[in-house]
Amino acid sequence: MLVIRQSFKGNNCERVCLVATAVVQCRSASRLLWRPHTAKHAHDCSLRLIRPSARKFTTGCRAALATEVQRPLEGSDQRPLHSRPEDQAETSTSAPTQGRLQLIVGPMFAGKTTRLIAEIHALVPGVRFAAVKSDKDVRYGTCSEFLPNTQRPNGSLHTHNGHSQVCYALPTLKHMRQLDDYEKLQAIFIDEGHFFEDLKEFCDCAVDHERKHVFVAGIDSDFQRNSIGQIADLFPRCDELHPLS
Ligand SMILES: Nc1ncnc2c1ncn2[C@@H]1O[C@H](COP(=O)(O)OP(=O)(O)O)[C@@H](O)[C@H]1O
Ligand SMILES: Cc1cn([C@H]2C[C@H](O)[C@@H](COP(=O)(O)O)O2)c(=O)[nH]c1=O
Repeated sequence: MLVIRQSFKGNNCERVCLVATAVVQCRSASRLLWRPHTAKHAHDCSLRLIRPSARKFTTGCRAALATEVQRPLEGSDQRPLHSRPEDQAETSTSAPTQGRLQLIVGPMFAGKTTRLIAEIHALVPGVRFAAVKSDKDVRYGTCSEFLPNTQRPNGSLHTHNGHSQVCYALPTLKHMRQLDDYEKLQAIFIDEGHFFEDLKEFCDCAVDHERKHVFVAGIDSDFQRNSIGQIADLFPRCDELHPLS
């Protein structure tokens, strides 16, 4: 087990902002963090990043580290996050006390949409949520235009092995705010996040100001191994990173 702690100075005070716990069998943990699917030994490792951000710094860092040290780390933990006792407090039907950003990244066919749908199924009953994907992704049929007057979901998340979940298919994430019950939403599940030009701005607002629990799934690089969309901008912002390969 490798525990990495990094501290750096914020504007006013020093914060320990990054705690990464990793089971690694290769030399470069940072390489694995950002490009798990291109790492030579990606299949031999599981890695979980916890970033207790400024939002919950005081207790978050110590609690996260304690939780992580107690958590069995062997293999890759594919349990949906909501089924983990330590995350239950975040998913009660009452309004969450703080926002949370969880990022699921990996190449195509890695299981990102499958994981996103599993997280939705694992929600505590009664939690108000919405799923959204980019309307640019028309591989499994075209989506009809979202009509704010009907408020009906106009698309679906599709996995490559045939599972689906009703969702909104939108050109930008700010369209989410046209939903009548947007303010009441506690959790938002975003698929194909790399296609949204307002991904970073939306997540900052939804998590930090509106205290929502946001999941984002997307590819972190294009076929030429260049960064794509704003997924990479979410790495330093996310509370949990789930790299798939
Ligand atoms: N070439 C393929 N054709 C069809 N299904 C595939 C293929 N490769 C993987 N799968 C299946 O698709 C699942 C992953 O699909 P999905 O969750 O949609 O991945 P992602 O969202 O990362 O592209 C895998 O668990 C596997 O069962
Ligand atoms: C690698 C790569 C992918 N895309 C597009 C193709 C698909 O619409 C999505 C990936 O979807 P998946 O759920 O991960 O299968 O991204 C692209 O536009 N450019 C690329 O280089």
